[in-house]
Amino acid sequence: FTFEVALEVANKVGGIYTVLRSKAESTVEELGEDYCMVGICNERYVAMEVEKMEPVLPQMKRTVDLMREQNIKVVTGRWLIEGYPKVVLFDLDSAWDKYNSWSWELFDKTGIGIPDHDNETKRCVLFGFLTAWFLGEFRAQCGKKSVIIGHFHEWLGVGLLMCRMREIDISTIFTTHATLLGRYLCAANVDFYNNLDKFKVDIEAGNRQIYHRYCMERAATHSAHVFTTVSDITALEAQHLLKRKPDLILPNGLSIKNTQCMHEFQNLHAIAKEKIHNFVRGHFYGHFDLNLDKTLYMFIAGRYEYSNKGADLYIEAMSRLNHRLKMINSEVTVVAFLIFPASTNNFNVESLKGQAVVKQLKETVDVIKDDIGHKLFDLCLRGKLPNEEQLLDRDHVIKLKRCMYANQCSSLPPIVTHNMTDDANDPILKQIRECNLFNARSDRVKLIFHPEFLSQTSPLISMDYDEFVRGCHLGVFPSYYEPWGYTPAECAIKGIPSVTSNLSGFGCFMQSHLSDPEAYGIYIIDRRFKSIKSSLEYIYYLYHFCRMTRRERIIQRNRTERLSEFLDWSRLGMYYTNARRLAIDRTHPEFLETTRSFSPTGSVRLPRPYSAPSSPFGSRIASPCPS
Ligand SMILES: O=c1ccn([C@@H]2O[C@H](COP(=O)(O)OP(=O)(O)O[C@H]3O[C@H](CO)[C@@H](O)[C@H](O)[C@H]3O)[C@@H](O)[C@H]2O)c(=O)[nH]1
Repeated sequence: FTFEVALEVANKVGGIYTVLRSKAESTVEELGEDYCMVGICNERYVAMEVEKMEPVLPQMKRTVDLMREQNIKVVTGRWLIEGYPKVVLFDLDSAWDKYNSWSWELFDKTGIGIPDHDNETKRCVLFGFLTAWFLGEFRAQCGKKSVIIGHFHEWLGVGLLMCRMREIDISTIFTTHATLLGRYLCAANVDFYNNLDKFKVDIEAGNRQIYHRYCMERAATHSAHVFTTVSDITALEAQHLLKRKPDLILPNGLSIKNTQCMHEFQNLHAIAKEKIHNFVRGHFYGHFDLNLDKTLYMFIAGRYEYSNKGADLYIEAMSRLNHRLKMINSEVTVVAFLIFPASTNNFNVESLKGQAVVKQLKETVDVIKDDIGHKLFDLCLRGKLPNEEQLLDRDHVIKLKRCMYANQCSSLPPIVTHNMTDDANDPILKQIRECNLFNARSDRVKLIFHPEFLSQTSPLISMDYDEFVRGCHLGVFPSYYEPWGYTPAECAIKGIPSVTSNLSGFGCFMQSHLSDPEAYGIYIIDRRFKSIKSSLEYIYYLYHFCRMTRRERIIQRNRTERLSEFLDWSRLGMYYTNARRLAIDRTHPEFLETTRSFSPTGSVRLPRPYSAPSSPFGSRIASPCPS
């Protein structure tokens, strides 16, 4: 039996939710009814995403009943996603009365005390003890014959720790998706990668008042039979900060089946791009001098971690790109989006007004167009060829003028679409001011900061994130701290090229698996061994991208989309299979006797695509002087 344990089962918090959700189908295909996910009961999602039903397996039924007898609310059923996996979800609120004895047991067995003010960690303790209780009981119900695997994803791994402290016969795997201390240190702008081996971890954790959390994470790391993480770069970090080298790397995949549209993706790009055009027409009202046929959409998106996600490098590069495009009098306009949820007080009036004014103009033109069509038909029917006045009468002209006057705007098009709570101190807005990028007519790069995740119901960009990505030309993610980074991967499976960095797990993965990532539309910035100034050389790639013809971009998209299968769980799921096999190998070697020789997943390397130009495009852009 395999139990995958995480707070994000049927509970959307962040990236781990995407991992579990997209992986479910391939895992169920492999493990069938022996696979079950364990999480917490968040009513908001459970009501929509979980079909409640009683367990069929007698051991499971007895286990759940025993917990319910002790007043623990346990929801069992199936998660309504591809694969339809079994889930067991605990309501943490029903376990608070046991908190004191559990936190005492934790302290007694591990020496880790939980401060009273840290409610988040207290909830993790509850979840960990409920999981250990559940797995212990299930083990007892199963008898000696079965092998049980507990695969724990992050949040401090209390469940795993308690399974080991109570000596429950479970083969344990711990997967960390980032280290706690790593996130804290990077957010504090320290020179992280150059000092990885020098940090005094206990002191650093203590200074940040997360010592107890750090101890729990480190204890779980060392207690696990198999310790894994999502990328090489996080493996290195874990080795230094958690003091254990991961046994295996489990890269994150995506479910391609739902997103892949075979030859349709080029058409879908055109349809989604038209929707972005509509937004842009409204946003630049009164200043609409862009040639939409020569407009490129670039974007950066993610949780709002200004320097970790590389927003600083993105804005600086856009400012330099603007300068270069102006120098050559380029006809290309780049609209560069920044999508980071920040604290706001709703949409700003100018942005809403722009959309409304353009909508009004469009409706007026549509009415006049119909009117003219009727007149034209009528006159031609009578054998007369109409002149201009007969078609466009005074009434039409007045209506059009009224709309056009409303379309005037003296201020420059807004940079930010919402009213920011702290406009003056927002790091993105501060840097945009410093770079003097104000969406002036002469600017060839226009910036739009959308401080909220995209949603189909928004009055501004009425698209969900997936559709928006499809409509863009290039994703730019120059991250500094990124254990994996789903955003460039999500671009790739839609055929959208992207920029990533060698400090992101995805970037490193691509570097080691593709002979020529650029040919596949993955540009990897060196942020690890180069200074910021040198890293900014990726501006040459952006510049080159702006000079590509439409045909070249279409060919590029075809090549990028070929990476889809490479990122699918049907391929990457084998890394998880290997982790399970290694866990069994270490705890119940007799169980795997037929396949004793455990071999880690062999590395596959994709050659250059045949359609890639023979003169290496990478060497051109990497060199500042044309050779
Ligand atoms: O408008 C938007 C913009 C983004 N997204 C999503 O936001 C997610 C952001 O992904 P990522 O940057 O990978 O997520 P994090 O929350 O930072 O997740 C952590 O965990 C992930 C899973 O291991 C790793 O990929 C990350 O590097 C790590 O920081 C993506 O899936 C996007 O689809 C939206 O849903 N709506």
